[in-house]
Amino acid sequence: MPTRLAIFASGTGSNFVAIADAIANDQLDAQIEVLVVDKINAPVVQRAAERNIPVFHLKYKDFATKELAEAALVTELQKYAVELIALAGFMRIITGTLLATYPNKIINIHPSLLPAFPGRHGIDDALAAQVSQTGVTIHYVDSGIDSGTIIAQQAVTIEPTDTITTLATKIHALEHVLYPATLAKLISHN
Ligand SMILES: Nc1nc2c(c(=O)[nH]1)N[C@@H](CN(C=O)c1ccc(C(=O)N[C@@H](CCC(=O)O)C(=O)O)cc1)CN2
Ligand SMILES: NCC(=O)N[C@@H]1O[C@H](COP(=O)([O-])[O-])[C@@H](O)[C@H]1O
Repeated sequence: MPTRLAIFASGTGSNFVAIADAIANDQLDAQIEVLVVDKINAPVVQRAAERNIPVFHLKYKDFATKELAEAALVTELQKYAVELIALAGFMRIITGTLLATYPNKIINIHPSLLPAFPGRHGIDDALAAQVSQTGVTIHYVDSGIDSGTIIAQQAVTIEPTDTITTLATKIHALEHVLYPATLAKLISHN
């Protein structure tokens, strides 16, 4: 049976599309049961609509705390019997409520070679630091920020001529290969 996947996103959705395409091409034995977003106007919502994938808008401002918001989210995820959660540009900190419900079942993709350049601006920070290489990390999500056990990493070279645009293009191209491939390995091992 395909693994029942939830994708969490806040933005463009190119990693969501890469995962959906890998599933459609029989490269990933999973099914995206639901897309969770914190912004209903995020472009990723349209990517899901084009694929008839249900969208759940987690309205954090409707809840007194993140934990209460996540408790409502757990109820929704359980309706879909979600088995694995993949964060794909989800710009909210996950709290203990979700971590306790899905232990070692929440993974994240980050656009740097962690532990270097954690946080929300990994690509910009690597370019500004004038390092010779950066890359992509896929890791388990824990209570820290970008501190969870690393599952996969791959480097890209930063050329002297690179701009934020050219570097981001290289990073995203790598993400779109590494995330589906890493998910496929995780799923095949479980
Ligand atoms: N518990 C964890 N949650 C998340 C992780 C993680 O490793 N552990 N990875 C992040 C992704 N991320 C960057 O790496 C990140 C995302 C968001 C924030 C942040 O400060 N978010 C604010 C709200 C921002 C907003 O309102 O738009 C917040 O949640 O208070 C930091 C790092 C995903 N979550
Ligand atoms: N801190 C986490 C972080 O920066 N994640 C990054 O957000 C982007 C989402 O792009 P997408 O919406 O096109 O998939 C990706 O580059 C991902 O690595």
